[in-house]
Amino acid sequence: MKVTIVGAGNVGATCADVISYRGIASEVVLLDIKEGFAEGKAMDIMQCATNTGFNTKVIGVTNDYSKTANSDVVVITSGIPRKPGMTREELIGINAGIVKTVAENVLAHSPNTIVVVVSNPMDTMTYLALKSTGLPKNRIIGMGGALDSSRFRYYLSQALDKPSNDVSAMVIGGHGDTTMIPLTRLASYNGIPVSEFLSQDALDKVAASTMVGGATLTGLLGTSAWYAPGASVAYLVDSILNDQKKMIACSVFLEGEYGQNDICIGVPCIIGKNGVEQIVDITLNDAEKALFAKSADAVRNMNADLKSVLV
Ligand SMILES: NC(=O)C1=CN([C@@H]2O[C@H](COP(=O)(O)OP(=O)(O)OC[C@H]3O[C@@H](n4cnc5c(N)ncnc54)[C@H](O)[C@@H]3O)[C@@H](O)[C@H]2O)C=CC1
Ligand SMILES: O=C([O-])CC(=O)C(=O)O
Repeated sequence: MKVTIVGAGNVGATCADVISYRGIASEVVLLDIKEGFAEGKAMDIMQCATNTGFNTKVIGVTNDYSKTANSDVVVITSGIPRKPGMTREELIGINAGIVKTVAENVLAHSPNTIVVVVSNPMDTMTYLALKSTGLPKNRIIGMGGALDSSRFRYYLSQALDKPSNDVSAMVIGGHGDTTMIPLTRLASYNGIPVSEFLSQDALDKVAASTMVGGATLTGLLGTSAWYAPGASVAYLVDSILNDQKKMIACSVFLEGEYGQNDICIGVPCIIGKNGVEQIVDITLNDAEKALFAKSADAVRNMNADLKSVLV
């Protein structure tokens, strides 16, 4: 199975590293616009093979899309990341043009591929990729919810002082500092509601930390995070390539689900070899419904800024 990752920067290269280390794909092509950069990242990753014991072939190319031909999955991480103090939404001006061009280039060489969009503002970039390419909605998946959910599980595990893998929890809604919806009511510690162990005040703090999880790391690192983002993309790609049918919160095109239309936003999805195989339309309570509607309004406002790119 072949995966192309466009953008060999922090997130793209980490994703290639995790995919190869875990043997998720047989071939990974890293593509970047910066001369020699993807080649260097690929060579560095390949030089791990004997010590970590993987057989995936990783190659790097400078803007040569012919090498990406017939990819089963293409991941788009090209574009600029935010700096401390910025929101993801502020990246739209530069990233929209990059994502649109990249999506067109990859599809010219891999017309049957499934596209995973990572560049921010991710929900709007996913919508842009869908509208500009006309791909069926099951083949365009925005990655954000997998990451936000893993951060939610991390913060819950910290509050519980128990391992993250014993915690089950999901974040839906937009992938933005104010649009994420950590579903605290449904979070559990080994099947037991977390409210059995944590006060409402503690749960509110966990939700608030989750929502600004990316901003917190950006403040600490000077640029946005890459280890958990790269691993989250690899987790999603694994479910596609190996037809695992995992339920993962992804930004997908809604046609009536959650009361929304003509928008890409995070909802639980079954992810398998056909990409988005099912949107899981769970019953939210009134407060969660109101949060989802508000989140969708904010994402839709952002999408309105695409008018000049989508002509
Ligand atoms: N959806 C999510 O959960 C997450 C999204 N992100 C987003 O992912 C994007 C990438 O982040 P990083 O890897 O940290 O940035 P980075 O700056 O380390 O890497 C971006 C790479 O894209 C390349 N690039 C730019 N234009 C290109 C083009 N036209 N074709 C090919 N390559 C091109 C650059 O040369 C650079 O190497 C950012 O927009 C960031 O906000 C980051 C983390 C999580
Ligand atoms: O925070 C950012 O800008 C990058 C991102 O989307 C994340 O790490 O969640």
